[in-house]
Formats: sequence, structure tokens, C-alpha cells
Amino acid sequence: MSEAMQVNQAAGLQNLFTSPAPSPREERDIYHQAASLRRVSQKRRTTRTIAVAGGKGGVGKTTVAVNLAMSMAMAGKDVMLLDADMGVANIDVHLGLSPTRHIGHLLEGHCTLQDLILTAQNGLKVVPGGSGVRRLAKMGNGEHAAVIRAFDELIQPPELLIVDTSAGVADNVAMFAAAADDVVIVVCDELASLTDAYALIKILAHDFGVRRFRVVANMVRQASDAKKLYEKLARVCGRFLDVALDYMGMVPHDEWLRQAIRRQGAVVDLWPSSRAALGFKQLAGAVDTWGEPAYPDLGRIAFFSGQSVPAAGW
Ligand SMILES: Nc1ncnc2c1ncn2[C@@H]1O[C@H](COP(=O)(O)OP(=O)(O)OP(=O)(O)O)[C@@H](O)[C@H]1O
Repeated sequence: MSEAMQVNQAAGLQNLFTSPAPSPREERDIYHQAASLRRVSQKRRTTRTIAVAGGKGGVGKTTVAVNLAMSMAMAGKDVMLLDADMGVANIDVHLGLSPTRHIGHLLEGHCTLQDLILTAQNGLKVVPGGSGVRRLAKMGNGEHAAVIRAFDELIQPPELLIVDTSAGVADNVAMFAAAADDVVIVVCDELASLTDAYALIKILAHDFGVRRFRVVANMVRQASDAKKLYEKLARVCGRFLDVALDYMGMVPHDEWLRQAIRRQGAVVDLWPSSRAALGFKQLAGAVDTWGEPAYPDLGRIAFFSGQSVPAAGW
């Protein structure tokens, strides 16, 4: 909590003991304020936001985000998937959706976030990121923050929001990841994947204060390879960074995934007993074992934070 907020809170507490008893009208105002604060905290408690990142392109971030979200939707959860790979977004193609509007329309004030939501199989809600629009690929920090804040206005916040971030370590990836409750890092068995994942973790830790990461090993042959990959990354991070890395699970290399993309569906839905689908189901099961997220303090931008004050520097 910032110093200014601590002073405000202390002053508020002092007032409680020194002010005269409130009038009936003041009592009503206090009641309304308390009710709206409760709504904010309920909102914060009911939506868990998970960002899927990885640093390197092509490691399977979108594949993991789509199938993790779909697995959870198939398990009866209320899940929303945000395609934050702005400008080259393709979750709509993965899921056979045809959006007519994208985040650009939201930012220009032509529609609300609610208007953008599409529904895929099993009730999975999708917010398309827009593709082939140069302006989206060049969005600034203010615009990314505006997208994140738009989630505060949703009438019915989902139980889970999965955010597919873009490749690289640019500010947009970091902002979406840092605004989430949990960050999933997807790696595959390539040196560049490990070095880029490390670079992203370092930036998120140093510049955005993210301390915990969950690692998914994708396109591996077997569980022992996945564990080795995780251990390599955990060893380097443990040596140089003050972060906690948890092994979340693995997805084997599976040709059914490419078939699923050709059929414009999620492999967990089309071929639920394929090896990849079983891996994704285990990832979804892992989320159920995570404790309550450490809810964001008031000093930073966060999805569903119930506040609209940008953090300093953003
Ligand atoms: N476990 C897997 N087995 C086989 N193919 C996979 C697997 N995971 C992903 N792929 C394939 O790898 C390619 C890249 O995957 P994907 O688009 O999900 O990566 P990405 O990290 O989101 O890429 P980008 O950063 O470019 O958006 C796709 O063709 C996808 O079908």
C-alpha cells in the first residue's frame, strides 16, 4: 500500500473515533458506499485471470491458451478467452469464429467490451484481438491499460479469464501478464525458448513485481523430458532471480493438434482422448489445485480490480 493510502486509511480510522454520530442521510450514503465496496471485492474474488506467455514465438502459447480455456469450459466453468496477440490475433481462426469487431473498435468507442464477446463450443466466451490491423499491433501502453480496465465494466465477470499474450518481451506482453493473477510460461525444447522465457520472467520480476510463474512444457516426447526442461529453467531463475517457478504440466507433441486447427476446433473438444487432450486436461486440473490468487493491491493495473486508477509509470 502506498504511503498516501496508508495516511488516508489512518485518517479514516481516526475519524471513526472522533466524528459525531452520522445523520440518517449520511448513514444511507455510508451504506451505499459499503455495498459498492462489497461488490468490488466480490468481483475481485470471483474472477481468476491467467495469462499465457512464453517469450519466443511458436512455442504453443495460443494452443495452450485455447485448449486450457476449452478444457475448463467443458468442465462446466464460466471461462472467457482474451486474444491479446493484438494485430496478429488468431484465436477466432482456431475456434472457427467470425468476429466483425475487435479491440480497435472498443478503443475508438464504437462498442463496449460486452459487444465484442463471441461464444465458441461449450459456452467458451472469446474476446477477439483483431488481425491485419496495423494500429492494433502498434498500441501504446495507455491503450493496453484501457483494454485491461474495460474488464472492470463487464456486467457478468467470468469465473476465469485466460489471456493469450503475444510473442516477445515488449511492454504489451508484460502489461497483460502483470495484470493477471497467475502467469503461465510455455516452453518447448529449444534453447531460444528457454532464453526468451528467462528474459520475460526477468522483466516481469524486476519491472512489474511478478514473483510466481507456472511452467508448461509443450511439444515434448514424454514427462521426463518435460521435467528436465522445467528444471533447466528453474535452475537458472533460482540462481539469478528472486522468483518461484512451479511445474504445471506438459503437453506432448501430437499431430492431432494440427488436425484440430485445420478443423477449426480445440483438440480437447474434437479428440478428447488424444495424448495432447489428456495433457491439457491435466493442466486444467492443476488450476483447480492452486490456492486463492494473491489479489492485486491498489497500486497497479489489474483485470477486474474494480478500480480505474493507472499505476505510476503506465
Ligand atoms: N503439442 C503440440 N504438438 C504438435 N504441434 C503443436 C503443439 N503445440 C503447438 N503446436 C503447433 O505449433 C504451431 C505454433 O503454435 P501456436 O500458434 O500455439 O504458438 P504461439 O506460441 O502462440 O505462436 P505465436 O507466438 O507466433 O503466436 C502451431 O502450428 C501448432 O499447431
